[in-house]
Amino acid sequence: MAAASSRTVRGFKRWMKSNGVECSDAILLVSSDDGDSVDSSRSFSIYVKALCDLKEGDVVARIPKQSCLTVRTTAACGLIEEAQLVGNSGLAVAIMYELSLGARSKWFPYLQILPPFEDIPLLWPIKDIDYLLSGTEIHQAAREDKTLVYQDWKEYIKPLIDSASYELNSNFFTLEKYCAARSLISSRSFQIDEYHGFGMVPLADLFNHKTAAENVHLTLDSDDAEGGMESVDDSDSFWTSRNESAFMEMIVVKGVKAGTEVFNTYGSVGTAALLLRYGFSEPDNPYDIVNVDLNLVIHWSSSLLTSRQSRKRLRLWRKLKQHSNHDTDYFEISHDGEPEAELMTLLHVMSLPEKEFDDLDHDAISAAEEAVRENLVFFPGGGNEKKSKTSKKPSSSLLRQAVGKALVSLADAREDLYGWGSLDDDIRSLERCCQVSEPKLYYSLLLRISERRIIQNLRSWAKGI
Ligand SMILES: C[S@@+](CC[C@H](N)C(=O)[O-])C[C@H]1O[C@@H](n2cnc3c(N)ncnc32)[C@H](O)[C@@H]1O
Repeated sequence: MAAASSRTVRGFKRWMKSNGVECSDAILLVSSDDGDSVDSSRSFSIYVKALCDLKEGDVVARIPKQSCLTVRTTAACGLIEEAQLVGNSGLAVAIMYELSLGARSKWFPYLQILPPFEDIPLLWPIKDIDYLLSGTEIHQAAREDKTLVYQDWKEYIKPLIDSASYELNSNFFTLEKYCAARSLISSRSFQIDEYHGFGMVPLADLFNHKTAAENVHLTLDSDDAEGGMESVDDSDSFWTSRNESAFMEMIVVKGVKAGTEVFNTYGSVGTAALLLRYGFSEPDNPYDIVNVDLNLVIHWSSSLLTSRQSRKRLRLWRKLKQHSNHDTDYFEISHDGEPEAELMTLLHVMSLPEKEFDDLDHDAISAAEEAVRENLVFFPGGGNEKKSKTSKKPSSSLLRQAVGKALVSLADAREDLYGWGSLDDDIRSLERCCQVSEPKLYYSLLLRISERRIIQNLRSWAKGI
């Protein structure tokens, strides 16, 4: 049914014209149709292609803010204000309300090119979250999102449908529809300005993402911003400050060859955040990291120390922490496996023989910490062992070995959280997995593989100490 998607895109283009959305002739909206459906569950996806070479500075779209679906522009604006809905729940009501209006909505042709939902983890059954995301950086966040969104619906949306005064069609405001609206907000909304907040920006939301290699950015139209909006004769001009533009623009920031896809960026985000917010992920993402929870370190320390000793050392480390800007109870492992300096300090404190720990005073530890930060003591790559005043004990090879072993144990413990299969199993499963028919498994495997490779890098890093 390729015709269904073409008709929908044609309808959207007509809508853009009549709503002042300018789309350059140099780009084409391409719909990739899977050909099965003519109903409202959109069976195609859209991407943007360059029809001719695009060069830096070219403007490919100009979008009036009034054409964006926001809590200010929706027909449900009064209701949202009266119910004092803000943020996600306000915008979700705007979307659900416009959907409930059907063809009477100002955004009807726009809403028709949107998918009914984006399959982000928020929409996955808990058993899929627990299985596919187990051990990953977003396992807990996905579980929490589900709980929070349900609470939001009960607290803010259910009272609206229960109240006779709003006369809402309750079928469009169910928990399922609310989650669907939230998934669209998560995957497609943009921050517009202070007045509109964030909202749905037609056309801008048809560009796919490419990590650190985007071609376009969405910006405010700076000329208009300087010119001000005061001459616009509509009620909204009251709300639009002199310095706020009435338009947004898609501007080319990196040239595109004719015939290739034009990408936006959804930010400098790693695989975990891409999957959580947008429902997809990409291989080899340089922004990926893994965190090691403090609880894992405490658990590991119980194999070396009594719980009293462990608490004492933790107390000292916490005191040291007050002087650093590390204020979380987890430690980042970078893409190449390098652990955060704070973790090295903690492992150092935990690994010291009891007598040496007792001998140590604050200054000595602080200096040792500084040495760790400056790659003087523990970091691999010989020749960097300047004899600092505190490095004598910490740099002893026994202590190095102990810290290295601790890192490997932590890597093993972190790895265990993934539950099923080895890294090699995951790689083989990914090779067999179909991105189109099994997207949840496919993108979860990409995430697991990326994180487990970082843990592998941590092991190599530890061995180099
Ligand atoms: C803002 S929309 C982009 C337009 C979208 N392709 C459409 O059909 O409407 C964001 C969604 O597009 C998809 N997407 C964007 N970039 C992608 C990529 N690099 N790989 C796979 N899917 C992507 C994801 O489903 C994401 O939630």
